[in-house]
Amino acid sequence: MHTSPGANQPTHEELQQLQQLRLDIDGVDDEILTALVRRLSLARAIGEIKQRTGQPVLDPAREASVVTRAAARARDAGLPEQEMRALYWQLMALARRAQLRDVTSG
Ligand SMILES: O=C(O)C(=O)C[C@]1(C(=O)O)C=C[C@@H](O)C=C1
Repeated sequence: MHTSPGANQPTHEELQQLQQLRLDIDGVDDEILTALVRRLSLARAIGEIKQRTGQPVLDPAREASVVTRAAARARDAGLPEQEMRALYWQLMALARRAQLRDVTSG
């Protein structure tokens, strides 16, 4: 960690607080992971229907709508819109790769 000159050493209470906050972050990260697993599982179910019905994995209109919705909700929650857009493009790229893996593996 970076200590700036003149910064006070953390007190015992502050160190304990820091430790608790990090445990809380671990808990949130677990929730995010669970949600990601669920999102991927839903995307793979969509992928199966697409494969059966001969539709392409990539649906640019749907992706634009997912990103627009996420960005609006992020803005309402006071989160940085651009970063949230980038995050959602990544999430959908992940979903597409999972769908493609399913297609190519049988
Ligand atoms: O909604 C779909 O058609 C999906 O396949 C899911 C999803 C997504 O991850 O949200 C993934 C790929 C598509 O390009 C669009 C959206």
